[in-house]
Amino acid sequence: MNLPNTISFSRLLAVPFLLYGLHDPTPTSQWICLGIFLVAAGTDWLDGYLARKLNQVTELGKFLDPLVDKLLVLAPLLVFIEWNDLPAWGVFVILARELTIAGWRVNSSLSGPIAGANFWGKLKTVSQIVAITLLMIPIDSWNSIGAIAFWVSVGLTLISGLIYLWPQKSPSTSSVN
Ligand SMILES: O=P(O)(O)OC[C@H](O)CO
Repeated sequence: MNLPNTISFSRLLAVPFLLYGLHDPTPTSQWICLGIFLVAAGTDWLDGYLARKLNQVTELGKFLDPLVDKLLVLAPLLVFIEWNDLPAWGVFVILARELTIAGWRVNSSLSGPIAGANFWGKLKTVSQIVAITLLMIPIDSWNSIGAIAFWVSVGLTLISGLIYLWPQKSPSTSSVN
């Protein structure tokens, strides 16, 4: 457990605060939870930056970082179902993709190095964070934009999952002659 992985893992601390603070929310508790969420989401950038800067990219980190992101994102999304702000099936699509890719990552690690997050996975996570931020702001007009942002993130979540799963040609089969 190096520093970047400890930061990734500590992101999980935000989850119980979010689940507690957003249950029966007041505008104040929503603003506080939004602050907690954004600090936690910010560590997603920080751990990756430190891992590269300190040359501490590890197999554990490549698995832990996306896994913790998934839990951090799914906690508020489930609360938004509780608030009747999102339909369960939309969140289910995200949950199904995230479970699938986590399982795929474990499975692919059996035959080689763990596949870290790619550009599309990172873009997907950013889109989820933007949507959650807009939905958590206790102002109706922002929530309406957040609902649109949520569906954009559902689309990106599906597309990024398919990109991971799309069969890659190995160099030996893709080269001609
Ligand atoms: O789509 P994944 O599973 O690669 O996750 C991407 C990470 O959350 C980016 O930090």
